[in-house]
Amino acid sequence: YSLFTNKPKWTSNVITYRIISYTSDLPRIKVDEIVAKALSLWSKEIPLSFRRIRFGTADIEIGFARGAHGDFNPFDGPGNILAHAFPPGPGLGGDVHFDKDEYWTDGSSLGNNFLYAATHELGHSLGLSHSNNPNAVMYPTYEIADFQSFKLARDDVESIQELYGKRSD
Ligand SMILES: CC(C)C[C@H](CS(C)(=N)=N)C(=O)N[C@H]1Cc2cn(c3ccccc23)CCCCCCNC1=O
Ligand SMILES: [Ca+2]
Ligand SMILES: [Zn+2]
Ligand SMILES: [Zn+2]
Repeated sequence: YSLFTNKPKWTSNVITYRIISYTSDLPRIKVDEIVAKALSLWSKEIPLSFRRIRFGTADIEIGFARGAHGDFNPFDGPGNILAHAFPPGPGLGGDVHFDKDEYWTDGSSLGNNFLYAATHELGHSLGLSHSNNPNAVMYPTYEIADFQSFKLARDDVESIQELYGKRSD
């Protein structure tokens, strides 16, 4: 695995997140659930917890956008780049953007598995960069073997714990 050069990480142990916009591919409640699930996959390994806020500025702001959307990484239409996220920091730091031009699914059908992508992106939001282990969620390309029971690879757990330490309880 690999971390960002200056190893940016969140310093507080409660991180707020807010879902700003949604996709028409999935019900809102499903997007909320999947984001919470992706966060829990990471937080169960480290002494960090997440709190959802519905208004105001959150540390991690999550949304869907297509094409140019206000940061220097315009999306590219269907396929290719599926999403991007910023390493921990103020403002855009930690934010996650999903390409609205993708077809997002909850694992019940083909298309891009939203839980997998959310877990990958939130890994970036926490300070992880890419792994060269094809089984790792932090592998650069979207290659999910099994929709139903995908989980963090040991490589992912090692990298996040290297950054934040192990969860003690
Ligand atoms: C891991 C994701 C959830 C997030 C990453 C983006 S990021 C910033 N968060 N690391 C992603 O979108 N990776 C591309 C990488 C990629 C694969 N190809 C590409 C063709 C063109 C451009 C990019 C790609 C080959 C064709 C397949 C295109 C569909 C799948 N796309 C990918 O796997
Ligand atoms: Ca795209
Ligand atoms: Zn963006
Ligand atoms: Zn990535």
